Amino acid sequence: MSTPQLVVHRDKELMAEAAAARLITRIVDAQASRGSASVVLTGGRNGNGLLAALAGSPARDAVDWSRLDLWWGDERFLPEGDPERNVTQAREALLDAVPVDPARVRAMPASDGPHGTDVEAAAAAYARRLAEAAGPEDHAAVPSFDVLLLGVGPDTHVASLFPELPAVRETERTVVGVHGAPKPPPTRVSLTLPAIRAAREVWLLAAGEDKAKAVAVALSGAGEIQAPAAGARGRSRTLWLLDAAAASGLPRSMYPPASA
Ligand SMILES: O=C1O[C@H](COP(=O)(O)O)[C@@H](O)[C@H](O)[C@H]1O
Repeated sequence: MSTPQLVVHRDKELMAEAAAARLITRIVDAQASRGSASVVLTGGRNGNGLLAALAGSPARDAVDWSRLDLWWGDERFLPEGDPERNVTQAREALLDAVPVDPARVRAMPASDGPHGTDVEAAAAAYARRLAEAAGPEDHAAVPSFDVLLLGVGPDTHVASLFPELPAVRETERTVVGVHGAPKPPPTRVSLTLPAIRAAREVWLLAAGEDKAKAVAVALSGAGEIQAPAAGARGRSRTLWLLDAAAASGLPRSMYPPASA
C-alpha cells in the first residue's frame, strides 16, 4: 500500500478544478494504455464539486466517455431518483452532460429496486457485479480501479465507513450494508476497506474548516477503526487533495511549499 501524498490548494474552487484536471489526465492516460478507464465516484460536497468542475472544463472532451467504467464507493439507500442519492447528484453534476455508456454506469441499488428494502441483499448484488467485472489479473474480487475518489467527512468517515461501526471492521466482503449511520440517511451501502485498497489510486478530497480536525487526525497515525480515512490507501498512490482550510490543522512540514 502506498504512503499518503498531500496537495494543498488555496480554496475549494481551485481544489475542485485542479482535481478535475488531474482526473481527466488520469482517465485519458488509462484509456491510452489499456483501452478503457475505471473510476469510483464518491458523494458529498467535494466529490460533487469535482464533478461539476469536470463538467465545466473544456478538456472534458479529451475523455472518451464511452470507454469509461463508473462505480460508486457508497450510496444512501433511498428510492431511485431521490435527490439525496449519490448517483442522482452525480448525474446532475456531470453524467447527464457527457456521453457515458449507460451500461458502464454501475450505480448501487436503490431501496425500491429488485432487492426492495433488504440492504444486505443490495450490497451482495453489488459485490457480485464487481466480482464479475474483476479479471484474473486483479488483486481482489473487484476490478483494479484506476482512481477511487473519497470525500472525507468531518468525523473521518469515507464512503459510508463510519468510525467504530461494523462496516469499517469488515475484512472479507467487498460491499456491505450499513445500519445506523450517524449521518442521514442511516441505511447505506458501502465498499469496504479491502475493496478500496484494491484501487490503483485512492484520492481523498477535503475542503473547508469543518474538515481540518478530521484531516489532522487521519494523517497523524490514527487507527482505521477510529478514523476510517486513515485506512483508505491505493496500491500505487494515495493522494490527499485539500484546500488550505482543511489542511490548517496539519504541520506545515507535511506538504511541499509549492503546494499552497
Ligand atoms: O454522506 C456522505 O458523506 C461523505 C462526505 O461528504 P461531505 O459532504 O462531508 O464531503 C461522502 O464522501 C459520501 O460519499 C457520502 O455518502
